[in-house]
Amino acid sequence: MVEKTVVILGATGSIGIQTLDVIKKLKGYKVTGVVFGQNKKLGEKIVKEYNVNFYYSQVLSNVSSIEELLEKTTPDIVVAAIPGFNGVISTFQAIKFTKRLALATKEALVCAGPLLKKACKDVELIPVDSEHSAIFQIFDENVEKILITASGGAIREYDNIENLTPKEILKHPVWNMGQKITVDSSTMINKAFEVIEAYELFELDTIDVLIHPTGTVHGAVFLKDGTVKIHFGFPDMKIPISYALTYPKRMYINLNWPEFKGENFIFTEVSEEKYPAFFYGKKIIKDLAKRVAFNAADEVAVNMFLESKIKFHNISKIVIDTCEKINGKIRDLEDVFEVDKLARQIANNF
Ligand SMILES: NC(=O)C1=CN([C@@H]2O[C@H](COP(=O)(O)OP(=O)(O)OC[C@H]3O[C@@H](n4cnc5c(N)ncnc54)[C@H](OP(=O)(O)O)[C@@H]3O)[C@@H](O)[C@H]2O)C=CC1
Ligand SMILES: CC(=O)[C@@H](O)[C@H](O)COP(=O)(O)O
Ligand SMILES: [Mn+2]
Repeated sequence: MVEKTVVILGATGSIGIQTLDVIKKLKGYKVTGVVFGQNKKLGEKIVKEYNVNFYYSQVLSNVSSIEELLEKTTPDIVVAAIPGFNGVISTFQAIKFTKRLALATKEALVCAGPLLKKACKDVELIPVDSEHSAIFQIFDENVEKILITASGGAIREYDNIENLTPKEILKHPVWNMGQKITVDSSTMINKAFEVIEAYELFELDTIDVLIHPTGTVHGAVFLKDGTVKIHFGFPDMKIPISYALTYPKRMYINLNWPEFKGENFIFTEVSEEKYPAFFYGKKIIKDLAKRVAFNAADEVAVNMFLESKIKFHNISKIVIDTCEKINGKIRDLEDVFEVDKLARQIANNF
């Protein structure tokens, strides 16, 4: 059997490590390149354990850039899992050298959805994000609207959120993920990103969101004949990761399913008072410049919060106020860079 070659961008992170675990269990996949940031110890371990040919990071490399790594490996699949705007850049680099983009970095669709889709003309774009993988798996041409679920993040049990600390916010009730996305779950900015991501991937704007505490229903599609197809399963990223690698086959074995009991089917409305930035993000879904600003300001604000420079509720305030100051039209990636830079300056001034 000819092995499929895989490059992982963000190999030492939550998605990266789970991708490596999945590949270990699957037959016929070989990691030929990894990109990571600063975690030298883990990076070295991965390179050795998976006998990786090429690696690039801020601390350990045998090539001089991500582009060179991609050029040398020209992999069958790139798993894009670097967070933030750096992840947007590396995703665009990846699609020049691969046939399939397994996309975890939702920021690429948020900041540059139309540009990315155009650039992916000859590249398969398979979502890794759990809700989008779910919808991708059950989607068909009769879909009228879709539903994606949200956990409500660490703040869902709190009434007074103003003084919650980074330590409290980083305790996600369902998923074990990187710091940035975990904070975004609590503001539900992650879910606003996901509504935009779904809008780009499935090309419809009828997207509902409900809070669902157990994370066992990932999404649903409502068909024109009155049918609702629901995607149900444990919250385990290895399932969507494996699907993005093996699509259209299902080769990952995991005989483990949640029970059909009441608590696995509880859904509630999202509170606008508690999650203002989520509602704002939904409103700007068709405004690409504001979407770039939304992402940039959030990155700035989340870092400030994690460094204890601002209070939790100010993340949403900074994001909304920054977006309100940004207007314009995005024509190409240069425009995306420009708006990103400007939004960061504005957000940093708060
Ligand atoms: N975690 C999850 O379950 C999910 C994540 N996603 C998305 O996937 C992406 C990754 O998330 P997650 O895995 O949680 O993030 P993590 O923070 O856990 O991991 C980030 C990875 O990216 C690397 N990295 C960070 N900055 C750079 C950089 N400038 N250059 C090269 N490598 C870099 C890190 O390296 P190092 O640690 O060595 O510094 C690490 O390997 C995000 O876009 C997130 O929104 C989507 C759905 C679910
Ligand atoms: C695992 C995954 O897909 C995350 O994006 C998840 O959706 C985060 O949970 P929230 O629903 O809390 O944003
Ligand atoms: Mn998700």
